[in-house]
Amino acid sequence: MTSPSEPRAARRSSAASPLTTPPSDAAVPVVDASAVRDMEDVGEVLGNACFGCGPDVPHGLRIRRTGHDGSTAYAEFTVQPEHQGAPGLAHGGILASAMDEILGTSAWLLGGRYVTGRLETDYLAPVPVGSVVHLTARCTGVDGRKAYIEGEARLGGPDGPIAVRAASIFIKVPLEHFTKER
Ligand SMILES: CCCCCCCCCCCC(=O)SCCNC(=O)CCNC(=O)[C@H](O)C(C)(C)COP(=O)(O)OP(=O)(O)OC[C@H]1O[C@@H](n2cnc3c(N)ncnc32)[C@H](O)[C@@H]1OP(=O)(O)O
Repeated sequence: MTSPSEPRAARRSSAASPLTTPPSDAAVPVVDASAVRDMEDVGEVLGNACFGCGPDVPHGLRIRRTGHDGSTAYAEFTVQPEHQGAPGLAHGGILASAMDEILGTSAWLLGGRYVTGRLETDYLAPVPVGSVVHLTARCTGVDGRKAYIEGEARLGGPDGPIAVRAASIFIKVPLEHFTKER
């Protein structure tokens, strides 16, 4: 139940704009059973340097993937002092990075390799340094190479209040997207 005193974004049922809403004829997402193994294999190719999930990246988010169910991916991280924007609060760009990571994880569960094409965020509540942020994302439709993914970040637990909501389009790319010389 929402109230008029809540932020306008909180009264919307989804973060998706017309640009991140799948077309009515979008395919229902099908999860590839080998996707998790593929993520591990590709992770070995790409290395451990990811700002979002690399466990040893200095000042990285060190997001820990905690599970998946269909195209829904779960993860969490702890906001560090290095992630601060306004005093004592997480920087909005850091939170967008965290959403990018969980949305991308959901996309990769579809069995391809995906990159962010479009990312929209609604910030609903400040996130204090020291918070454990619980991330969830799921695919709402697939249209050719485009996967529409939505997610949220919650505080205090997997069912806690939503601090950030995001909607996105991820684009399927070949492995060479990551490995070719530039
Ligand atoms: C280790 C395990 C880890 C597993 C977990 C991984 C988590 C990773 C999380 C981090 C993810 C990232 O940050 S990735 C890094 C940030 N993103 C990037 O660097 C992407 C940079 N952009 C690009 O490289 C390119 O623009 C691409 C690949 C996105 C698209 O180029 P392309 O391949 O030439 O394809 P193109 O024909 O342009 O587009 C294909 C279709 O997508 C649509 N499309 C393209 N861009 C957009 C867009 N911004 N918004 C909407 N739609 C778009 C087009 O309209 C078209 O639709 P239609 O005509 O077919 O209908």
